[in-house]
Amino acid sequence: MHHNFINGQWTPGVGTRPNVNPSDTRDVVGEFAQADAAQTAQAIAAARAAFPAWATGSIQARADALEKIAAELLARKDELGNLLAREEGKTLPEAVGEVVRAGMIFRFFAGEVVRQCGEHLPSVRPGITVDVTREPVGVVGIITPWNFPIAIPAWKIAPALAYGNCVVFKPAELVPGSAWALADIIARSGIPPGVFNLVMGPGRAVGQTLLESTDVNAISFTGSISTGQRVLATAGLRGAKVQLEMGGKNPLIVLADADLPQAVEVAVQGSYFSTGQRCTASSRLIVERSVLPAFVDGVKARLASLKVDDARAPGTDIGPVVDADQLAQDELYIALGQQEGCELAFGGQRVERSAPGFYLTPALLVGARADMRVAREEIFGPVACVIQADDYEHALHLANDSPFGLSAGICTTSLKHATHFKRHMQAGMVMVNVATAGVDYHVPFGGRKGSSVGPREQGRYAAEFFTTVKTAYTQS
Ligand SMILES: NC(=O)C1=CN([C@@H]2O[C@H](COP(=O)(O)OP(=O)(O)OC[C@H]3O[C@@H](n4cnc5c(N)ncnc54)[C@H](O)[C@@H]3O)[C@@H](O)[C@H]2O)C=CC1
Ligand SMILES: O=Cc1ccc(S(=O)(=O)O)cc1
Repeated sequence: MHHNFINGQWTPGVGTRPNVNPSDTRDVVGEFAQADAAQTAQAIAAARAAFPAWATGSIQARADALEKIAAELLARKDELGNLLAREEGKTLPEAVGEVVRAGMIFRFFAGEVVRQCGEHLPSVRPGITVDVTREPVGVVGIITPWNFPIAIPAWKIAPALAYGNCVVFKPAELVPGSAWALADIIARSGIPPGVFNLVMGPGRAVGQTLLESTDVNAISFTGSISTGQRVLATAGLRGAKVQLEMGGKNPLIVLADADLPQAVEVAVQGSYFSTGQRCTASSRLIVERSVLPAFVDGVKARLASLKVDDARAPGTDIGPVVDADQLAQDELYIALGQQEGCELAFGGQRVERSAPGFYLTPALLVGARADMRVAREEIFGPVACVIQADDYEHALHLANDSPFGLSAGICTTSLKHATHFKRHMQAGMVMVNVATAGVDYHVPFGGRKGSSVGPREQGRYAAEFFTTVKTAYTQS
């Protein structure tokens, strides 16, 4: 049994929930505690009580704790990667890579603890000086999705702790294993009781309590648009600081002058790897008319070479979809695309493997138009649609015609078009001849329009969310 971690104690929940392997639904990864609102309130109270000492305590102790967490994550990357692949369904190399990413994030923020700085300025008034410093926000509620079970928690928890905040962490119900393993490592890192708390359980009980509690000063959330809007309406309305990362409908433009084999690889990597379950996945392939047939043939040939199988089997390129609900959503959109007039040029079929799992072949919808639902709504599976463009200007217009603005890419050999695209694409992250998914851990991450609310995550920019600025005037 895997308990919650509250005020330094492993604490049984009010119920339990099994964690099921999507590659083999007969395999139960473990039983995990489920908290209710009252237990969540205990965790919030513990974080509140721990905050004053942690916020003002030794920064060397903080840096040491984060470095210890980083070192253990990196040392156990294969074991933890195996757990992650087993519970979420991304392939073993992808899962090990995600654990390494989590370790590097903790290492980065261990360094940031001792690199914090402020400003000392002259005042416009004689005899007065001004200091601008950053202080922690307080108690931070961290609510995470299932698609990056350890990296997303790491990139919220590490900066929260580094800048002196206390944390109540509520992971997604589908992937408690990686969250619990991370909590276990944090619990043994030397941080005081109450500074970090793990509360597993349903969004409507645990998550909602975090949103409503006036003892929670900030909420960092990644997940669906509907839940993100609820976070904003509830926590935002009561004045909590809110940071939301909510998906995308990321375009990849392929121009006639692109290196076509490279463009095919960039599209397939961005659209289908990690089973397409990435908020940065390329789900709109916007292709200039003259190269569209060759590009589609190239993508189909590459997809035909991919092995869809158990996430942990050697040679698997694409693991299963995360669960039955997500599989149903993917299939619904594939059928909808066909009803809207697209041709299903490849895949989109359930497949049987040696074990019962949620296996779907990567789907390519050709002949999409910008106004179709498959071209506007996030599907969150191994499904991409191809939209024809007349030229670069038309392609850019189509790419920007979206309620989202997270990541966007272009494949071109034209410096002129690449430069124009980087400036005029309305997205938080823009890529030239690089997949829309697959980002560094030390630079800002986030989007525009409906994709994101609040300051960027990651790198030094994380300080914007996890600290608050103070201006001090001193008469000498
Ligand atoms: N942008 C992204 O990275 C992600 C987007 N999604 C999208 O969301 C869809 C649904 O996936 P879900 O896992 O159901 O997403 P979700 O938004 O319901 O879940 C994300 C997190 O929010 C929590 N939550 C749910 N209801 C809550 C509430 N009332 N108050 C506070 N927290 C709450 C969940 O327990 C989970 O920890 C997917 O099909 C996909 O389209 C899902 C995962 C990640
Ligand atoms: O939110 C976490 C996250 C999102 C995207 C990626 S990547 O684009 O696949 O690198 C990694 C982590």
